[in-house]
Amino acid sequence: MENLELHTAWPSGLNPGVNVASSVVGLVSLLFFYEALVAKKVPSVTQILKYIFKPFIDCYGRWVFLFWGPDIIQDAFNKANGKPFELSAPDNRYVFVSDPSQIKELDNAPDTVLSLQAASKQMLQPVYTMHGFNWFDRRGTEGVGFIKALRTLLTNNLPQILPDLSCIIRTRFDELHAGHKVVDGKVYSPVYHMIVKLVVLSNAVSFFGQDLAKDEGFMVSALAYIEETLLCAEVVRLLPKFMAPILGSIISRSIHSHKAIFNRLLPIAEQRCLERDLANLGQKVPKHNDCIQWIMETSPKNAPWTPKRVVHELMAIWFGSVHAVSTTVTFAIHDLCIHPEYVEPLRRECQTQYADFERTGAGTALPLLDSFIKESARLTPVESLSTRRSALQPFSLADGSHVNVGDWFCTPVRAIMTNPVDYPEALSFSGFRFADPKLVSASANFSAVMQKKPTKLTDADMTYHVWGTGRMACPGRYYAAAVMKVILGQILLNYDCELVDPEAKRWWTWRSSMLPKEGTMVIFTPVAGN
Ligand code: HEM
Repeated sequence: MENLELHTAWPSGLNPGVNVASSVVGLVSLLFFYEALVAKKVPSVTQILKYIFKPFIDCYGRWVFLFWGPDIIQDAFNKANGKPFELSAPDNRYVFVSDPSQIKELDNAPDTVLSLQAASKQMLQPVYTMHGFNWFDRRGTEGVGFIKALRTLLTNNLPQILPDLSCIIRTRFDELHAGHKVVDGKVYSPVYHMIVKLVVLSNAVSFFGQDLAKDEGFMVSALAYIEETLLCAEVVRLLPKFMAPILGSIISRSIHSHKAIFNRLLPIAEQRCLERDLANLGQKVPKHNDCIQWIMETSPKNAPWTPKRVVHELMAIWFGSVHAVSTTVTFAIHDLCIHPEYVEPLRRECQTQYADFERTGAGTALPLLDSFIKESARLTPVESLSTRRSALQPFSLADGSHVNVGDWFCTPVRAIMTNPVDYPEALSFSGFRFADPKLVSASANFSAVMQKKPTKLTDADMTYHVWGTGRMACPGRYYAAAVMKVILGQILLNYDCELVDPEAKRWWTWRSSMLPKEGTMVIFTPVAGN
């Protein structure tokens, strides 16, 4: 009887008992109209359609996030008015926060509740992409010695590395350039590919020493490993959960670079661990100054890492160190081409201060170049989502924003860094906006939009999230900034650059990442007199 009464609201001729489809529609409608009757409001056709199609629209929304993530995040940020907002991808629910006090709440949450490690594990699928590396979800379970190894020991070693590195990068750049195709008398360089190769070389020299960097087989695998990891992790993430172990293992067996890297590094790590044990027995052993040694030495004293565990850690660090650095440098080169007025002051700075930078590796060195890279990364950050924290337990912020197990809290990094509240003329490129204004007026004969106070590229604060935030901000950022200055410094000192097609789109997006297009060509012309 109740049903009949409700049916009087249906358009004539529609009978839910006719077939299965109409029964489903009828049932949904019943629920909807029940709500409508309770609310004493007749629903509009749009509301009805929205209600019926909601599951399909939600599903569509999750999948389009893969293709237009950065724009979707920006749009949601604009509508949220500083409040937390929620978005979903096929495999994830994200709750974005941008208010500094809420970001601090994330930072203060115990490692047993919100975890960067678990988020990274979901992103990289190391069990399949890193030779079976199944790291713990909880940060610190096996120590956090890697932070000292990267933030302190690698950074302190920069003055030892930089002079050699500059020379190696300059020589390799010339070699790669000489091998690129010539069109109408100009050399067209596929800039992203070229930079990835240079970053792989820089990191191999800095982390493992020149002997390993000269091993061609290792270098080929070290390069392929980045792309293979990105691709395989993505495939596994998008598979239905029950299929991931089976197909993941098949994929893992069919890619080779992770096995090659593991097999090449393992005997070295075994030898180092043996030396460690001999040293503990009071024997004299050789000294080594590289990442293999630092990662081993900073592992917990009461449970020293095995050679296998050391290699796994190095593989994870290797991925993080190559991908973000090469993308950031490539975008900075694009910006040098698009804004040629910066070349002259930057080149002058390198001509007068590069030697000092090499000698000290100080973060304050080359301040204009520092600001230029920072501005480039502000407008084209590798990632539009930062401070990823996956919930190991349900967790709520003080305002009630809630994540269930497996959901992520994160920050909308690109939207924050283009917020006019913190950045005057937020969408304009102003290469020296972070530098000391006195230095800028003395160096550049064009007016620059400036920030309220100068900051360094390596500063991680509440308005600049490229390195993440709080206690987990990237420990490799001092090294990363130095390598970026080496590559860009060598280009500025030796080459002029221009984009072959300045109008062409320079990047594509996948999930929340912005990736340089492989086909973007840059013409590097040797500077006269070099
Ligand atoms: C432009 C280059 C780089 C960018 C943009 C970048 C960015 C980041 C971000 C956003 C995080 C997460 C921080 C958080 O969630 O709060 C992170 C963490 C990390 N980064 Fe980097 N990174 C870069 C280069 C490097 C390099 C060169 C290394 C190694 C030498 C490195 C090693 C790490 C490690 C080990 C962590 C994990 C920290 C932890 O668990 O506490 N990164 N990085």
